[in-house]
Amino acid sequence: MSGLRPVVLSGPSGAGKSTLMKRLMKDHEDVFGFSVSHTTRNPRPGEEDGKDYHFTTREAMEEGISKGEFIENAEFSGNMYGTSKAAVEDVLAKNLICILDVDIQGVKRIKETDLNPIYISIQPPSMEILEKRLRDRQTETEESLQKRLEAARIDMELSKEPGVFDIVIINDDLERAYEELKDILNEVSKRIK
Ligand SMILES: Nc1nc2c(ncn2[C@@H]2O[C@H](COP(=O)(O)OP(=O)(O)O)[C@@H](O)[C@H]2O)c(=O)[nH]1
Ligand SMILES: Nc1ncnc2c1ncn2[C@@H]1O[C@H](COP(=O)(O)OP(=O)(O)O)[C@@H](O)[C@H]1O
Repeated sequence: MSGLRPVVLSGPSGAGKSTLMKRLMKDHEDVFGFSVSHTTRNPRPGEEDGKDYHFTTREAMEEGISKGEFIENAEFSGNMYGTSKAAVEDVLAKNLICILDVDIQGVKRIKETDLNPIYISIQPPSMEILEKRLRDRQTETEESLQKRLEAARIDMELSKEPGVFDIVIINDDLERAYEELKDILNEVSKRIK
């Protein structure tokens, strides 16, 4: 096992986790590796199976869970999501810092494991801006958008509980939020230039 501490990125859908994480991975591909989760939701245009997610069925995922192949799993907006043990082990085997993108349920489940990551919450400046970003992203139906906004309200409340996150980053200006994320990770790893 690698001694590098993993990083959990969480926060409401539409807060900017993927945008920040993809940029970080592009700029520092020799430092970070993404834990590719499983999900039963449909791929979006441009998403690659095995890279963005392992797209799967509920039956296959339930079977994997029952075999103990998952560190954690959760139901979000009508779909299953989960982190397999293999997803994390693949990254650690390459001696990279493992980045996990999970919802607040995943955060709570991971806290029960011995993964010992640093927990970072990415938050939008406001609900109004979050809704605008989700609408502009054009990935959701009105129904899935409303489910995400409802989950976001719950996420924003739970994230305020003391001790849940080590750091909270407000993603207002993307450049500033990215610099803040890099500064924090720099303290964890001296490998980011
Ligand atoms: N618990 C858990 N949540 C996950 C996992 N992978 C993704 N998520 C979360 O599922 C939610 C929905 O993700 P997604 O469908 O990609 O939508 P998006 O966040 O709007 O881009 C987000 O809050 C993710 O952080 C996982 O493996 N476990
Ligand atoms: N700081 C920002 N300012 C404006 N738009 C942003 C910002 N950060 C992200 N976005 C946009 O908001 C949308 C949601 O971001 P995304 O990274 O998909 O969020 P998440 O992965 O948390 O669901 C995307 O269309 C993205 O381009």
